[in-house]
Amino acid sequence: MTGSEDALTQQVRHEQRTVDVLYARLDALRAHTRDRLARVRREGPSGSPQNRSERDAFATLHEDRLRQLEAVEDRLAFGRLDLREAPHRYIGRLGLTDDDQTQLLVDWRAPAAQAFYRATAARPDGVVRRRHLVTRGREVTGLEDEVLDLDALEAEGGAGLSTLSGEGALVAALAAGRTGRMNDIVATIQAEQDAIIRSELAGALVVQGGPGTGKTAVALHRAAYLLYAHRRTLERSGVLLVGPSRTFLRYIDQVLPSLGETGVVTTTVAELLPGLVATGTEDDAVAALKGRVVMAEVVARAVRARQRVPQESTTIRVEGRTVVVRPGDVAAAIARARRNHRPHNEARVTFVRDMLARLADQYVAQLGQKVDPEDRAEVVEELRTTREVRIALNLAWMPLTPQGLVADLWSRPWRLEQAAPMLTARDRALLRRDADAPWTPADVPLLDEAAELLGEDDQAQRAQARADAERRAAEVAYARQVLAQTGAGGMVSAEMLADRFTAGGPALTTAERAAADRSWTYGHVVVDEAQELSAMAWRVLLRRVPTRSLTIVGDVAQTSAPGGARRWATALDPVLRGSWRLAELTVNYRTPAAVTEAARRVAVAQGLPVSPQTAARDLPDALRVARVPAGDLTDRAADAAVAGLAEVRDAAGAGRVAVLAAAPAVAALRAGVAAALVAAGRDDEGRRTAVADPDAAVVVLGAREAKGLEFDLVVLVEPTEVLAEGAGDLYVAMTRPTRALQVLHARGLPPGLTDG
Ligand SMILES: Nc1ncnc2c1ncn2[C@@H]1O[C@H](COP(=O)(O)OP(=O)(O)OP(=O)(O)O)[C@@H](O)[C@H]1O
Repeated sequence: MTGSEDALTQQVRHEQRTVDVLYARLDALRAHTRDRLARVRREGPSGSPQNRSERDAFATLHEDRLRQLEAVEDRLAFGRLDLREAPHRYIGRLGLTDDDQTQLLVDWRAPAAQAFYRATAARPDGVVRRRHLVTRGREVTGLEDEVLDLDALEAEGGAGLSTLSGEGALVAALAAGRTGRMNDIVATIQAEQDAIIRSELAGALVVQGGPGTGKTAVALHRAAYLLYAHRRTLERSGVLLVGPSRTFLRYIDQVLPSLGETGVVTTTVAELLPGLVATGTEDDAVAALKGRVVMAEVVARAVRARQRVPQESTTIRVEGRTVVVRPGDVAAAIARARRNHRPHNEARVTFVRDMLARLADQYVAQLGQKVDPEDRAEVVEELRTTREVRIALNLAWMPLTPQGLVADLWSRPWRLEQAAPMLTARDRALLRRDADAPWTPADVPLLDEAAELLGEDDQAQRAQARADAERRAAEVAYARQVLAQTGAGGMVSAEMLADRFTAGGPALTTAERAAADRSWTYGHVVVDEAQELSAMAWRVLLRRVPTRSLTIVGDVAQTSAPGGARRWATALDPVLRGSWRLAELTVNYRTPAAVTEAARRVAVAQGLPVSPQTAARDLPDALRVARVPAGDLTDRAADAAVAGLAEVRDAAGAGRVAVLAAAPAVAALRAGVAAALVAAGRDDEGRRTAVADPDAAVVVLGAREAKGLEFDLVVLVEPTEVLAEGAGDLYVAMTRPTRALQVLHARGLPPGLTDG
């Protein structure tokens, strides 16, 4: 063993002792929390309902804490900062102190950890050395040091110089095989990423960056950071994260829990309306049309069209008397009901009350005598329940559901013509569809717009809301008492505890309640792949965040959605009135240099607004392009997938391959690849590929479906066909691999790519 190895071993042993202490502390905290939870649960189901809900509320608090403590097991501590003028600190996934409140571990999000991500040799910021701890389970297996202030270190006697590493933990993280689930990057966040993650909460921050620059990673870490740094503001309002698809949300769903955060609602625009599933599909042209901002006006006009003055009077017999629904009365009642700008269904209550009063006047006048208020109320009730009156009033002001309104627009051409004279006849014909056709993702923003303009449909719900508000005030008062008695104040506010007491289940977290409530407004909204959002989708999202506190990440060169954006200003200026700030990410951590460069050439040739970027690494043989006979394309792709899997699969089962192609080619390719896997003795893998299991080692996808995902090796089949679906789609497909891109084509190649 050489002298330098000795020094390294010593240092590793030293760090192991520290890491042992940290895990011991973590174990002790877990045991303590489990104990408290068990004690709360042991109290059993007896006691008053209030006692029970109090117990449930505390149980939930302990469960949350335990979940958080369990989540940080892997790489609990990953860094150490040696400082010029302060004792060194360990940086980890959460903060730990010992019984004397001495800090053992600093949460990565705390201000004291910032230098770990930001300090450079040029601006060391008081940091002498930054050390990455490499761990496997609870064992320290290596160290990576960066010396930022050589003078200071030498003055200390040069301890640890032998462990200097230029490569760092980053390269190891980037080289690791992919598993189908995204990992957190908390140990290796780079300075330009850190600046975005810790950017202030207020306002709209747009993060533009090419593929693989860590936009998704940064968005997720920012959500975790904001929840930590602004817990009081965000815990009760919640954070919403919007992604492009369920597959994508599945890909990222472990990152926030691994950072100890479970309180973020994740969704797609298509799922934003609670209880509605938008499973329908439609042509790009139709989706693009539905995404145009003019549709907001169409919906508004459709609503107003249901507030209609009849051309003629209607005469109705009620209990031997005659009342007349007159156009003049209806016009006056409509004008009055509109005056306070309430949503349609709520304003309808005013309209109906007004009309019934007018009809009651007519009725009473025919009685020839004065009536007392009680009798008059009976007359009003009689009128209200008379079928003909109901019909006449409904014709003038119809109670509506969002679904009813929008379905009518699509399925009844005359209704659309009435609401959308500003659209061409051709556009209106495009929108035509059967009343019972399934909802599509592009319908959702229109339904939300309609819901907003219509409001709730019945009075009972408002009465319920009033009762809820009163009950809640009582609960908050009670929760305050509980907190005062139990001294748990530092952990939780009275409002939070009251939320936990509230009926509907003590286990209902802010995130769960927010997800179930269309009108919930969040404290912060994070949008990933934001370039895909249509103008109508932006309106929906901004309604969810009246404070305009947003993180918007995406790449306008990767846009494939028909209503998506090619310029941020075009998408955002109309909705944010120019009030947004831009940050850019410039280093590609995913694709090797040769692939990055080829993708850039192809994108530039198509005129896409490509962001400048540098690849963090290069790998040999990363780009492989081969022409094959048309009849052999499927077989060759299948062979390439099987060989690719053998190339990238590691002993731990990591390493994944994707075959990407134009959508119509996917089914045949999937069958071919699955059969080839079985023929190669990989039966299980073949079966999983065949059923399109998203966790399969080999997946076959349309280019668009691969948005936001990554794989070790990508087999791209017939790129000109993908290009025909959209230049952004081809750019996405080419930039998915972490190790190698294999292009197979029978037709020509898109400009920017050459054989060889
Ligand atoms: N600082 C980092 N340390 C380690 N890995 C990183 C870092 N930054 C990014 N990565 C890794 O690079 C890959 C690409 O990151 P990510 O998916 O967030 O990029 P993106 O910009 O969202 O890409 P795309 O636009 O193609 O969807 C991921 O595997 C991510 O974990």
